[in-house]
Amino acid sequence: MQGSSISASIKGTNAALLGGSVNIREMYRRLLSQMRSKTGRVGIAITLFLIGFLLKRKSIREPKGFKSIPSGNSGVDIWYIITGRSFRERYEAGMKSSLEDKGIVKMRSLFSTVIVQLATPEYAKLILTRIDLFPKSIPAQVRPYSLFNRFMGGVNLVFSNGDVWRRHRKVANPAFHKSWDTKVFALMADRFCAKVESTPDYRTAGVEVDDLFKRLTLDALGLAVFGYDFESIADPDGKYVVAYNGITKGMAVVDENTRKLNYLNAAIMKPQYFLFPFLDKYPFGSRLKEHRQLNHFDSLIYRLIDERREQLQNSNTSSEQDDLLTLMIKACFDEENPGQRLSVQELRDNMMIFFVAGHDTTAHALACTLGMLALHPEVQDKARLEVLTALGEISEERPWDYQPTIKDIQTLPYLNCVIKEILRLYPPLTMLPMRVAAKDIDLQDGYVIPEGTPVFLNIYSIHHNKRYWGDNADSFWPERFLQDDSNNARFWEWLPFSNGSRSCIGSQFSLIEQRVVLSTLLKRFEFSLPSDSPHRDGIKFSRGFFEHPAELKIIFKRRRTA
Ligand code: HEM
Repeated sequence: MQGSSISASIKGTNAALLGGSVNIREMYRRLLSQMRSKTGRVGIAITLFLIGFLLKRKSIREPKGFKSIPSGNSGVDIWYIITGRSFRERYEAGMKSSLEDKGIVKMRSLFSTVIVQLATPEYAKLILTRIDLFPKSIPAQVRPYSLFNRFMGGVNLVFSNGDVWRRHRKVANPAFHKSWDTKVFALMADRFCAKVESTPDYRTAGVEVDDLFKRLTLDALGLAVFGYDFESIADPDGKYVVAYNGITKGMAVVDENTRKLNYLNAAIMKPQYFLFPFLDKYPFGSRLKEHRQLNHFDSLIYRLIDERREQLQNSNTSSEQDDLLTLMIKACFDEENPGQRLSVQELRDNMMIFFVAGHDTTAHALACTLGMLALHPEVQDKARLEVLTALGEISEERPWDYQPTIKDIQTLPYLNCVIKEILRLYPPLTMLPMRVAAKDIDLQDGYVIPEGTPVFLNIYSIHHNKRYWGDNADSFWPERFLQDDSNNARFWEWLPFSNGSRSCIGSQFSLIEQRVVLSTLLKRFEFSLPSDSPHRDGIKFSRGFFEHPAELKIIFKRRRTA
């Protein structure tokens, strides 16, 4: 391994990004202040849209079959993006009818770029099996200086194609293709319960669970995948959580009078910087602070890598049980297979992507599940009865803090249906990351997607289409999964983890984690919503990097004493 520290090797990168002449500040200070107001943003967006439209009008190549793709309501969609409405609102207003009816829609984004969205099981199969026709778009290749792209990184396991992707996946695979020990998840569930019970008024006013679940899943990911205890449940000011939230967390504040939620966008999701990406090139004021927050978060990630590298240098052991971080560091300095090496930047970018994908998604699912169990006491009771039978409270007396094993959680079919139903109704990724048509693609049903067109698979739409899920597609009804006769039923209809070779590497990790945590919570508590909860007629979402249940407070009632 090389001697110098990784942090040192990246020294200066961020300074270069944030440096440069700032003489143009005055020129766009006014523009920026206009964009802080909703009206200013809308005016500027309309102007840009029209300019883009006029410039592109002549250059749009429209093969036969492209025109017949139905158009969604792009105007409303753009308006909703600018005014910060949620994905679900945008979906209902802008694209739902075409997607549910035809499974395809054409939307114009700002600057008039045409995007195609697809949403049938057949299209899902095509996109996810023909990855040569629909390679992923790599965001950082376009604007490496934008806060969003700096955060997501250049090339990593999620954002790569072909041989590069295979190289990354080969490094990560051994860390995930093993049987997970439930002990880590049970430990986190214990910490979660202790935190709930140490929260004042947890039995009356309730506990905000989304943030707590993010801490739980981060700690589980840290211990199981990075071999590091972030201890973020115990420490409310944990440095990793604070730095991560500073960049990715959307806020929702309950209005004391109306009990409605007011939303604030996360730093990396602010629409003005998608409208005018160049503003990220020379950030100042509050934006400069946000870039610095990302620098700080980066430095924490590099410190984690450096510490492990030092440990490895001192021990020099090799083990079949190497965790992901160790595997990636070893791949970074692999002298024997230079062609398979990860660069230092790729190592950082993978750490970042695992950090995000490995905890925020599962936290979203757990928070939605608790919210829906609180809203549906009959489902909660049924799931609890199954858990108590499987984990021994009913059939045999087991200690209060008995920790479920892999064998225990395999005997929870109904809880499994609850988890699947939540992932159907509220998939943490509503649309898969963007693909690009590698050539003119004839969909064989009268539609053609021109080469270079951005393409999205809209999972949310497939999951909510009555054609595949019946008239109660929008209802919470876990029993629907009991009726499926095999695991392969609904292979291309239920896609929270995607499918095919680019499907989620952490799906088993997440499902086991969810089963252990939920069974522990069901065993120890009954859950309900406060009477003035804004979620009483369905879950509302905040606007972070992932949309999370906003200000979701749950009242916990302890079932029995130790
Ligand atoms: C409820 C939890 C989760 C959901 C809903 C979810 C969803 C997804 C989806 C839809 C994809 C496909 C993305 C695409 O097509 O571009 C994906 C890929 C991925 N996920 Fe997850 N994920 C979850 C948990 C996890 C966990 C726990 C980890 C890691 C510990 C993880 C790591 C990844 C990685 C690295 C990829 C890229 C795989 C590749 O392209 O080879 N995910 N995930």
